[in-house]
Amino acid sequence: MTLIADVSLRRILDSRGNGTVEAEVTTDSGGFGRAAAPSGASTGEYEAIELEPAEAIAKARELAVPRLVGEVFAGDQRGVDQALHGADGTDDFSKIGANSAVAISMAAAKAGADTQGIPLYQHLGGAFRGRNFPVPLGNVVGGGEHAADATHIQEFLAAPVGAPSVVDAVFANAAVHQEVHDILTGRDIAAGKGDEGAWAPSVDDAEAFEIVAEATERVEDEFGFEVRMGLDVAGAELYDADEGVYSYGERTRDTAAQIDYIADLVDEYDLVYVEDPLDENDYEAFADLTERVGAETLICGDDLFVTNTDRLAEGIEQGAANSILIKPNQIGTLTDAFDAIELAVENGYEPVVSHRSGETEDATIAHLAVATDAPFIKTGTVGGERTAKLNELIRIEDNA
Ligand SMILES: O=C(O)[C@@H](CO)OP(=O)(O)O
Ligand SMILES: [Mg+2]
Repeated sequence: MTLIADVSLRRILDSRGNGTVEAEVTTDSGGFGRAAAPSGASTGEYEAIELEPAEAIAKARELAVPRLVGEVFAGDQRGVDQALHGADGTDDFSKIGANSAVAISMAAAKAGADTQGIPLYQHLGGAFRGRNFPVPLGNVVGGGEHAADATHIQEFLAAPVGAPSVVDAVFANAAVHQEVHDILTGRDIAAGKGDEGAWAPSVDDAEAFEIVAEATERVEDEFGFEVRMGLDVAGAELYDADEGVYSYGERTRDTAAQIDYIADLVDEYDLVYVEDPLDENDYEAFADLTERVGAETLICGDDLFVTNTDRLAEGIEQGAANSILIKPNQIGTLTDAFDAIELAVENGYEPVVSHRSGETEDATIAHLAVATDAPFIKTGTVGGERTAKLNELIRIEDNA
């Protein structure tokens, strides 16, 4: 094994034009890895802490780099991530920043793969991984925190569950995105794009359902395989804790009505995936909804679980959700993300690997999804920072 010889950090641009942290790890034998931290807009209350990039970099240089250089083997991912936790000393990375931590963790993994001359997914997942591929969930219409004056539900997702290959699935999602635009144009509705490249028309949620349902049906007919629909409701952003209601503009729903509403949507639109339908503090409501529709669809916890094994364990205990969103930057290291996936799988929860609304060209999550055999990956549909991951999946499938 080869020791980490150097760690360098710099501030680069993310897709929203904000600064983020990029890390480079070099090993004694000349192995190299580079990775960058993404950033959320609809962040969960319990996520690890992202610091201002300059501060995160300064703190990581002072506290973490000396614990890594000449000390830890690049291929020893648990060793790297333990060093990051040791350097930080808090349980939410508030000292060195989860943005520095995750960039270093992912760059070290890439350097570890490079020293062995193997793809990252194989380094992370082992020799037997790389045969199964995740279904990409593609954001085609959206609003919420990702676009002003658009839908209340944050993401309407295309889910090409019947696709025979990743490349077919990726192109099906792009086709749904284009069909949505055609339908909008046909209805004389102008639309820009939100932070993740989804169309952000000024329509109500009911019309968005109609449009996306029509677009997925057209693509199903054209491509000849099943394309379903999913949602990220981002319920915590709609929830008003003082009033105890979910606000959809003028219209509000209390928790019981919200559960009924989501259960009806699952039936009406045959939803294959529903993320964060309820508030991030309401395990009980998640459990009620899972009891009602969990046999038909995935109820996924994003802000609910924040890739955190303690929060997931609580969910398992209560029967809340049957799926967990995995975002390495919510928890700070690849080790923590892997532990969350393992706990999920042991307990029958499906792991769904995900991008953030603020992204870079970094494609680590494509490898993470293949390495862990995740059934789904949520990583957008169009836009360079989204296609970076989608095209990487195509390359992995092609053994390129
Ligand atoms: O809510 C989400 O799932 C994500 C990504 O789609 O958004 P953000 O990165 O803004 O939290
Ligand atoms: Mg979400």
